[in-house]
Amino acid sequence: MPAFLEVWLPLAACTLIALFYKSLVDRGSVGPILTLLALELGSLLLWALYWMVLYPAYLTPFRHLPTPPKRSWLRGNRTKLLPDNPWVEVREVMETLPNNGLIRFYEAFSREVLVITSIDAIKEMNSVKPYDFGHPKQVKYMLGRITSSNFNFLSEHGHKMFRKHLRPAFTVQHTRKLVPAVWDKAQEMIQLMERESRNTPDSPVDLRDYIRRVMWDTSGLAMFGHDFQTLGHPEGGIRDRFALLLSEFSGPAWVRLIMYFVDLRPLLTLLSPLAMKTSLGRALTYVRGAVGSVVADNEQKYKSAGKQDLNITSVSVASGIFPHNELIDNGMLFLTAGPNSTGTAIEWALYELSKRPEMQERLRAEVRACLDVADKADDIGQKLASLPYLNAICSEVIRCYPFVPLSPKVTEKDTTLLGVPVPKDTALAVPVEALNRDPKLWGPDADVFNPDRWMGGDNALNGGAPNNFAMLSFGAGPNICIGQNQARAFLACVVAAVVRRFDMQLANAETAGRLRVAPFKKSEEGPMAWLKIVGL
Ligand code: HEM
Repeated sequence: MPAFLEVWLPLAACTLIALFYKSLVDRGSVGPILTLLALELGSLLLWALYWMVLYPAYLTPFRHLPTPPKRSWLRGNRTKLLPDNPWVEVREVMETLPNNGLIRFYEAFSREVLVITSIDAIKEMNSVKPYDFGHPKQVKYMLGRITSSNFNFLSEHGHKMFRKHLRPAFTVQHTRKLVPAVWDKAQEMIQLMERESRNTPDSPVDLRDYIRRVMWDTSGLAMFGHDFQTLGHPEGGIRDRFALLLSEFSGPAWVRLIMYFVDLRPLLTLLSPLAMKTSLGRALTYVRGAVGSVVADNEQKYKSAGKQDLNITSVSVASGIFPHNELIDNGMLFLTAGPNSTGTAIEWALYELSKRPEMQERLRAEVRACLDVADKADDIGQKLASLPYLNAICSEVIRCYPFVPLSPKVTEKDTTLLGVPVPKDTALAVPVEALNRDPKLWGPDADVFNPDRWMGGDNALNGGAPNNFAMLSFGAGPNICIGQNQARAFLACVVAAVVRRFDMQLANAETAGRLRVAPFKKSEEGPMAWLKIVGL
């Protein structure tokens, strides 16, 4: 929220309370209070005039940058005040407005956002001066609310320590060692799916539900060495409590708009003793308590046996750098960042595959030639990584369905981008989806789901795009998603297990691709499929 409003709002609230008190309780003269109120309203008007009219028109350092021509004071450059999927219009603008890498885009009430459209600007931002750019206040606030954590990793020093000491737990080699446990869990899921499609042959199987459950169980194993057992016991556990925490932030767009202009944090902090008594508060206490206890188990094990397990918490304990509370904070962060995003990628992969029998056939042949259902070998992660078509499909899913299609950033200090001065607190947007599908980078079929672009030679690494910055689904530079290897390995493992066993046919082809109203790229209802078992 703009700093002015952070002072103005509480001041105006106090003045109003004084006015009510004086006129209704004290029944004294309200003249001086009315004068104060008038001064406050006047200052708000002047502030609005400066920031919403004068600054964006004449004073901003971005006044020479290309700006979409159609603009209204209320909606900015958008056609709707509250867009369902905010990245869609930004992509249209980026494709139609000639620019040299930066576009000025107006959000509601003339709020300027700098849209980064060129790879050079992305490189400069992520590689040359990554710590000049950070997460917007709303994102930090959201993380804090979901996890009740005080994230040290959000400061530059804290972030460097976090990355340095957690890196060993997220390397390709380490992640591959976690895959056999994921494979076993995927087999458990497949048995449940088989049972459901046998018991209720007239109804399609809701793939989303199974994917969410398997993601919770595999994430529990990978992060804490603990099986949350949501596959066997779907109701009432940590998954449901966590879904409640996330639901607070999947609310309508107007809530996010208000959150930008009106900072609710002081109010929420005041109300927090009360909030902890609500179902949301109880859910948070439950989840943090559950994470706390599995973290403590890992600490105890390490203390008594002096041996580190494969899971991420155990590796963090062994580093000796994180105190107990920080281990819980990290666990809460991984639970927020991992299962939902990876599960969404699995949903999109199964959605694409269940629309395309020939793609399924080809993938099934590749997987079956390499993996047996009884395969519990330690090298299953290695085997999956060696399957070119499986990995091509996963990369294409990650390219076409970025979980965060428009990544918001903010400048932490005065800086420059492509030579343009960018003041502290400037809002920026990285149009991930638009860059991931830019025909200049990906060729004329950029909008087509085509795993073959990832087949053969260097294509396996870059999909035929000119460089690694062309695909930004995991971000880039030192802030790049720390869990990307894990996400890729788990995605490949679950997809391979499902396609190996079932021939899928999409049951809700008309609606499964409809997007949820959200800043994330997620289907509203998820894929439902008819499943046919294809041999052992
Ligand atoms: C398909 C799945 C995933 C996607 C699309 C995804 C995407 C992202 C993106 C876009 C970022 C922000 C990068 C930036 O600030 O520029 C991020 C950060 C992060 N992700 Fe992921 N992620 C996924 C899976 C995971 C998993 C499985 C974990 C953990 C087990 C994880 C943990 C994190 C963490 C801790 C950060 C913050 C990193 C930092 O600031 O240094 N993510 N992720």
